[in-house]
Amino acid sequence: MIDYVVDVKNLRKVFNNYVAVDDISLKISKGKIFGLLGPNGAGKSTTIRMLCGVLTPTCGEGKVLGYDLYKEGEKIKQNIGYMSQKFSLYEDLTVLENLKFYSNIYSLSKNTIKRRIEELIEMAGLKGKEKTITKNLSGGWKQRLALGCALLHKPKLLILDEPTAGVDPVSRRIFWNMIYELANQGITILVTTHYMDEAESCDEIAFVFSGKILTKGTPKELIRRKNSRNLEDVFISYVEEQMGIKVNYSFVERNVLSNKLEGE
Ligand SMILES: Nc1ncnc2c1ncn2[C@@H]1O[C@H](COP(=O)(O)OP(=O)(O)OP(=O)(O)O)[C@@H](O)[C@H]1O
Repeated sequence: MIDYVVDVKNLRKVFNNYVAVDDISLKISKGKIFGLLGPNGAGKSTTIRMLCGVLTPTCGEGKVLGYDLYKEGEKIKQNIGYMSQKFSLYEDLTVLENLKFYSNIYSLSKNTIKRRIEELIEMAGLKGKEKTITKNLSGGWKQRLALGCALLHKPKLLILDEPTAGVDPVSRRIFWNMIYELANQGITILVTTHYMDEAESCDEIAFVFSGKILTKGTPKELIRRKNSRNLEDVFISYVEEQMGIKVNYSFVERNVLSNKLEGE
């Protein structure tokens, strides 16, 4: 039995001379929804790529699902579910064909494939849409299909990189209800987001800025600690305090903070 599903310490990633991720440590327990929150370029995707076993850290150490980041990247890849903001679906295939295609990647038995596809079509509310060509689905349906594809092999850890970017508010709500249900079943979820309301829905969050984790905690704890009205104010307060810069307007959901700061 592993203590933490994600347990990494002092992860750093340097591209040429550019430090994209600087000294990130994370511990995530089973069945928790953990959010990485930060503006564009903060280092969220780079962190996630290291945790998925696809990018070797420059230094640091750690395990995901008990597998070593350096030596067992393949094992990590096989055992996690991953969904990116770009939904890697085949647009010209039908809903069912996409699910079949991804099942084959995980080398599941014929019977398991049949059962899992039925379960996931049900879960994603895609019943009746099996023969629809994927490009004809709306963003919300594509998102739910992509989630279904990421869950075919019953991963214990689901990693979602900005899964709701560009999806309408109703679909976002439906999607988050599915996330809660998966967490209730014991699946651990790591999600990156720009949206404060989504961050508030997480059990724990880490604020990421300029490659660093500024702070971590439950949304309630963080708001209490800074005696703030909301998470956005807490985030801004940490950026100002730790980075020594003045932030005097809202950035979230418009992704302007990083651009503005670069221009200052
Ligand atoms: N392969 C790479 N080579 C060089 N620089 C990179 C590479 N990948 C990422 N970076 C840089 O590292 C920084 C962090 O990028 P990353 O994609 O992790 O940020 P992010 O928080 O996920 O932002 P976004 O929300 O835009 O995806 C950025 O400045 C980016 O340009």
